[in-house]
Amino acid sequence: MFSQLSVPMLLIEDSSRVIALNPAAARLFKMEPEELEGQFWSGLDGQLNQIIWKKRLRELEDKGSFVYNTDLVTSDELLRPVEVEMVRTGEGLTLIYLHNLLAEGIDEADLELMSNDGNVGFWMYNRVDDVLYMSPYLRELAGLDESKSAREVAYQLQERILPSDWDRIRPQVKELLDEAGAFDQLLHFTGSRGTMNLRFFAQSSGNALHVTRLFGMIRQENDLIATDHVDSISGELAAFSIDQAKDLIFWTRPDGTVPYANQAASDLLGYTREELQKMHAGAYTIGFKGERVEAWWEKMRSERADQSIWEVVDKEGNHYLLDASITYLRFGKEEYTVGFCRNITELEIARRRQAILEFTLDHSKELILWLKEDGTIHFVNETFLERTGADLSDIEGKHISMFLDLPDEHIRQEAKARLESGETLTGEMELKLMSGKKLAVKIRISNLTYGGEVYSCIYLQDMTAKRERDIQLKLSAEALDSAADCILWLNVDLRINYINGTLLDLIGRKREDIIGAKYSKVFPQLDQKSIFEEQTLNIDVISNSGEELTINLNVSRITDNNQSFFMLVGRDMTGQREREQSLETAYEEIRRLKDNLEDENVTLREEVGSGYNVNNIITVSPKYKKVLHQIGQVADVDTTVLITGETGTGKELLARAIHQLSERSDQALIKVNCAALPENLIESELFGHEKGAYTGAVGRKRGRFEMADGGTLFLDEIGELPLDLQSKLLRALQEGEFERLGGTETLNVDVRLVAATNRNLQEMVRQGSFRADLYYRLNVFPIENMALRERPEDIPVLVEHFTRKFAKRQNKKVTKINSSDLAKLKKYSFPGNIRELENLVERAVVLCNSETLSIPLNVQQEKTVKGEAPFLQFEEMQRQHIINALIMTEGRVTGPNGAGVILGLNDRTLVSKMRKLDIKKIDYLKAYE
Ligand SMILES: Nc1ncnc2c1ncn2[C@@H]1O[C@H](COP(=O)(O)OP(=O)(O)OP(=O)(O)O)[C@@H](O)[C@H]1O
Repeated sequence: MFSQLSVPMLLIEDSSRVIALNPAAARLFKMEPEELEGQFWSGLDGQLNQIIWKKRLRELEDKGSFVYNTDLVTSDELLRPVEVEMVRTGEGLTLIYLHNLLAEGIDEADLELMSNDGNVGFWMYNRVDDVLYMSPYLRELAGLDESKSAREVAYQLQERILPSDWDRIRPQVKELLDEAGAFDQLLHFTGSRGTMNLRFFAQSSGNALHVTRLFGMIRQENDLIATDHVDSISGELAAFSIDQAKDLIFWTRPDGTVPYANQAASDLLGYTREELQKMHAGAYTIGFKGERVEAWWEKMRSERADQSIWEVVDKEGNHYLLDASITYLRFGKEEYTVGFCRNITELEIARRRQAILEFTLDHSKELILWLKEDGTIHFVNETFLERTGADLSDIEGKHISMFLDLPDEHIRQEAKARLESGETLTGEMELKLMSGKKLAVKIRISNLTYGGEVYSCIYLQDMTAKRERDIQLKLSAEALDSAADCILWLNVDLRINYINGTLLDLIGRKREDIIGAKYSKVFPQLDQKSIFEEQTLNIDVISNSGEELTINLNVSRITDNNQSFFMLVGRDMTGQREREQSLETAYEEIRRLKDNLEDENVTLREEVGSGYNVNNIITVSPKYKKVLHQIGQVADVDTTVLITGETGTGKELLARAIHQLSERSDQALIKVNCAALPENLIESELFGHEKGAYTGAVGRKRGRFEMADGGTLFLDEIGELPLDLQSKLLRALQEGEFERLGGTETLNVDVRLVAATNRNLQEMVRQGSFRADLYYRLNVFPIENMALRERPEDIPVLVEHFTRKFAKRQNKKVTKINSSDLAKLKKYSFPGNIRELENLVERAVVLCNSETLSIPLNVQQEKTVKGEAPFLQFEEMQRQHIINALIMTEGRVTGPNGAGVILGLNDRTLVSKMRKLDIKKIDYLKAYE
């Protein structure tokens, strides 16, 4: 029984002498059973001696059994790694079971699995037993018989390997047998599948004394090489090329260490092979760290092979890209991956550079094409395809004449010669598009010789935009030349860069004579300092006709493209200066008066001089001065003026001032409130009507246009004019003629028009409720009137002005104004502007019983001052304000006790506003019910 068991077993005495053993045990020691019997275990166990045995024995007696690993000394003096299990049997005897670890190191099933892995074969040589394992793939490849001994196999292999390869690997194999290590080599191998390149890996491991086993793998390197080819390659050459193989080879373990890396790996990474063996792969492989290593191993275990690109960094910090084909291997419990890596850094860089280049070409705004010497198209960029509408297939092999008309032969020859001498040719041409249309292009051609061939590279630049720009520039230049304003443009060195026709006419010079000249040569009266410092300056010139003119110029410094210019724009202002002068004096006077206002209860002064009361426009605000300045400028030029601004800002007042300052002041100013007139009456109001023109037209009536003949027509609230009347008005304005309603006679009038509105006409034009042509006709000289909240410094003077006006009207004596009330007024936003302030003062004067006037704000106004009420949109504020007034009048709209009176609006205006703002009875009735 004992002798038939396949498990090697020995029975020993306490002295460790072998008293019995089975044949399996004898085979393990490579001895005859008789030879072993009588020997001492302490001599057979390579790690034991008599003293240690004594200790073991005591331990064994205590525990009854134990297991340990050791090496057995075999008959040929080799050490065999084994697992020893000792069991105490009683009567001073010990039974020993032995497990041959070498035999268990390989798992045939795993080998099978690995061999399925395409072109990888595995082998293992158990040196102690002289047994060679080969995976089926390898056996099949080599056409070798499994039953052969290692030596026989080696002989057979020798015959199949190129002699020079054999000579090279033999010493390396020997070395591996002497000392544990590894190598890999490329071999030329002729086997069942013809001749092929094989990569041959070997690694050895052993115990303290010697190498016990060798193992490794072979991997097919590339496609089969036809035998006759190989024959023609000399062995030496093959050996050389294998030595020069550039692949990097790494073996890695699951813990990330690299037990083996080849010379190419060491060369690239700059670490010695010994250094590499001590390093973790993550030390030079980007991203190969921590969880990623584990995940990667998981993947390798399940997929067994991988082809991927890795980035590594060498000792110096240089980065490389490796294209790795990696295989998973398992030897018993040991796992490895083997990676064959090709350095593709340069390839990759070239690929990326190429991609960038292609991207740049394709995204270039220019159309690019390359021609071969015979004029056929070699390459075009994306832009070319897009712009011409061509498809690559349309173009392939086509001649350039498909897109460009070639010049005459002799010009072509000349161009060819110039290109050959390295010149770049430029010009303008027309590119024929696929649609049949033509595109104006600027062309640039140069030659390039590449790979022995000459190519012409053509860049085409679309000129359409440039041509359009040129036309625009020409038009703007013409517009500038005929502008009413004088325009002068100086470079930073104060030389004349541009001067427009208007100014040239005034000074009677020719443009070509003065462009580029120093300004002082042409305008000696302009001094340099004022150009640099002043925003506006006047120059006096003597006109062609000998007249003395004053030109008022606005100076602005313009920087464009890092170049600075001075732009001087202005008009002949002769005659206007005096008017401005008088305004200036008035303004100064007002300022002086303002300074005199007292802190405490403000004392009212005696009626002030005329300066305070320029056309009843009261202001001390420097900002408002600009508006007045504009009035002064435009008053007697007779142009149409459009005054915009919120309600109650004094637009009508400005209109009247324009009329009074104009040469028409002794004629009538006729006002039409477009909002107040019912729609069906406006036309007859404006243009008049003949008797019987419509029901109710009992007699002939002159229209306001007619009435304003020779004077000024003021169209207030022009934004409310119905659309059909807008066109009639436009005609009257443009042609100066119209017919009365129901009349046939065409009337001509000389009318200066001033219009006003609190609506945003531009927005109305956009929405289609105001005619664009009328808007442009009216907007010749726009004046934007300021809201009172933008000039609170005017509040005290206005309060004073209105107090005086109403006190006089109501026959009251008011000498002072409560200053804290005044302070509050200054903080209030006055959505109704001056009209609201005027009403407030009027009310205050009515209620005033002493010489000091209190001007309290109402609750809503107070809330706004304290910031408690939200700042209302203008229309909403108007709505609220009207509702408040209606609440105060208990719902009465018209008549002497109606809201119109409190609001300072005539009844019709109020009713139309209420309609517009959708104010219904319900909005104000509730409050007083
Ligand atoms: N600067 C000012 N000095 C004195 N009074 C002024 C001033 N501005 C406006 N007012 C007075 O304020 C009131 C409103 O002015 P005006 O009617 O001119 O305003 P508006 O802008 O035309 O108003 P709306 O848009 O409602 O027609 C008038 O009584 C006017 O005399």
